[in-house]
Amino acid sequence: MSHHKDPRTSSCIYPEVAESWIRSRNCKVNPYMESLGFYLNPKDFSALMKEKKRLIETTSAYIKNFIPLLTASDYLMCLTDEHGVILLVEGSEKEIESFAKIDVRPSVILSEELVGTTAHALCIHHRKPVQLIGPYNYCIVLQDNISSATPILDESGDVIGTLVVVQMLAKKDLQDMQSHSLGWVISMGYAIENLLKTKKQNYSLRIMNGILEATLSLVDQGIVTVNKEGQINHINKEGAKIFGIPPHDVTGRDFRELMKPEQILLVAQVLQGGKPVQDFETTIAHEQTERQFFMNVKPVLDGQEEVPKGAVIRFVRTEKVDRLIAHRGGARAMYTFEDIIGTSPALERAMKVAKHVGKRPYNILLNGESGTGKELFAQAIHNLYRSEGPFVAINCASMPRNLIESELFGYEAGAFTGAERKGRPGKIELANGGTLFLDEIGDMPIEIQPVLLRVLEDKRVMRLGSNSYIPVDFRVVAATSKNLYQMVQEKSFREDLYFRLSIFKIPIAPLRDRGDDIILLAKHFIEEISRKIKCKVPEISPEAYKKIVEYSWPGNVRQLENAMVYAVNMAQDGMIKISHLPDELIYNYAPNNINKHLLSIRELEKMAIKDAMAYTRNNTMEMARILGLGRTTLYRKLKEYDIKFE
Ligand SMILES: Nc1ncnc2c1ncn2[C@@H]1O[C@H](COP(=O)(O)OP(=O)(O)OP(=O)(O)O)[C@@H](O)[C@H]1O
Repeated sequence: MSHHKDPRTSSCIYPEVAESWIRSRNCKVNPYMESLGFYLNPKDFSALMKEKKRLIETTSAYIKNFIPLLTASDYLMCLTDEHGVILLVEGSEKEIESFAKIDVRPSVILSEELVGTTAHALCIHHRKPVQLIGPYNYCIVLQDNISSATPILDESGDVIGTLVVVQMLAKKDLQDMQSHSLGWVISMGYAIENLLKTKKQNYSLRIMNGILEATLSLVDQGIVTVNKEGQINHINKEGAKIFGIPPHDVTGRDFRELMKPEQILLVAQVLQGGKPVQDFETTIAHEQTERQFFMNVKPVLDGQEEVPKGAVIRFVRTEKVDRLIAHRGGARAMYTFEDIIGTSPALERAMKVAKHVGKRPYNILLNGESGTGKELFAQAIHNLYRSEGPFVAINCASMPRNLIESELFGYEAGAFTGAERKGRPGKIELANGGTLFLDEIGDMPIEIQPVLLRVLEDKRVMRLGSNSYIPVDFRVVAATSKNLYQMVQEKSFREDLYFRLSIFKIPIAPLRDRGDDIILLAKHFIEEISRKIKCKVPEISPEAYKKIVEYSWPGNVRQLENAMVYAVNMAQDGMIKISHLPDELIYNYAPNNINKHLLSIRELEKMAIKDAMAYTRNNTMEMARILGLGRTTLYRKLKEYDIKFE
């Protein structure tokens, strides 16, 4: 080399070594240097140690097992990074000391650019194990050594360090063993690579488990995972709560210890490769009450075999689903007492009682003519007490008699032909946690009244076709325009139900008895309508004002609202005059059909057919059964009333 000959032409030098010598010479490495002392500065070295922490700790822990062997055979073992910086040195004290003399110690940079050809430099360059006998090293100080180096690769195949075993060549008697040292260092390198991989996988798994556990603990549904033998792997917080057990106590226990036979059967079927279970309605006992759940069971598949490795079981409170359905289905109360307009003594008295009783869970009966604001009151009462719960309204007058029962109580799967396959919760179940508004309670069929009474007394409901009870917690606000007490006398309303509902009876006065409320409401509606149709709010002329106040308003607030819609739309030049009012106000007569429940038999029949059609989803056989008609008659009536299927 000192005579600038090309070492590649020599037959006794390996080409890889020859090329490395040329690179070393090009880097102006001094082969005669006495120590290798190119140190990384302490700050950079400490940053490097931090960065390589996992590699250093794993290697150090692993080579600890071989320290006796290293000491006995005078080997020195080094770990370098991918640039040749020494990170770790292990071996007998004597060896460590003698190598330290030529600066082989942590933080020294033994790169090809600085110290020329070495075993680990070649190993980094070629990404493969290398054994180098003394004179092949570029620097003279290393020429007594024999070293074997292996690269340590990460998962992407990049070199992250090298493991080197070095020995003084001087000890001739141990030279034979050197052939083994390469194999030894290679297997150690592999072992360290695998340890790093496993550690990384374990770390990722721990993180994944942590994320999963945290996620499951936030889910407000009970989730239980079981293995294929039926042992519980995991149960989330809600699951443990549902079954009333501490979560850590159940891991490893058989799920059959927790669940009921019907639930066990479903899970067992899924574990044997059966179909997943979707929304199976079931109950779980909790503190002496049976609570309703939808149960779902899904198999855990490994993507290769069809046979499940386990199952995930999910329990969702039906109540939550019902509440969601009720909410999405518009079962919300929009109005509060703030929305009730009026300052008349009659209205103020009603509001005072309603506000007072409304805050408590008592049932309330609202009594007043149609359109006086009974539903408005019911919503305001609901919002006082349980605004977050559902507000479920049912009008007993407009619902076909034979549907009221299933609407109220719900029905079980297969309760009658045409019933939905999975059964359906009734309005009472849907009102759980909120308010059930029974409008026109006087029209509740007498035969259903005792069942309703039982529900109110026992706070539990049994669906049609079922034989188990579902606990329900709701408040009834009933409304009627009829004299219920008189109906009790006439035996068309049950006395016991009447007394149950009428402890707090609130009369809602008709508009004609509410004095100044009439004009307050008229102005309120005029403003609202003008805003809606985007016009200037019109004034009321003194003559029109007089007509509005003096009219007896048989249709109450609803009629007043309609009259104002008419007037605002007719008004010109920002003024409502007499001529802009509806005829019945001008000529002071009660309009026809003021009571929306006074319908002709034909209209009633038409309504019943339409309701049955919607209810049975166009199933004519079922419609005919509900309506008590022959199918031919039903078809004739459909034609006669020109009712089309939806
Ligand atoms: N005091 C009031 N303030 C504001 N709006 C009112 C008032 N009273 C009634 N209304 C309005 O009048 C209309 C009829 O009221 P609501 O439906 O509550 O009466 P109701 O007595 O339940 O009628 P029905 O018995 O016919 O069902 C609604 O649009 C309601 O918002």
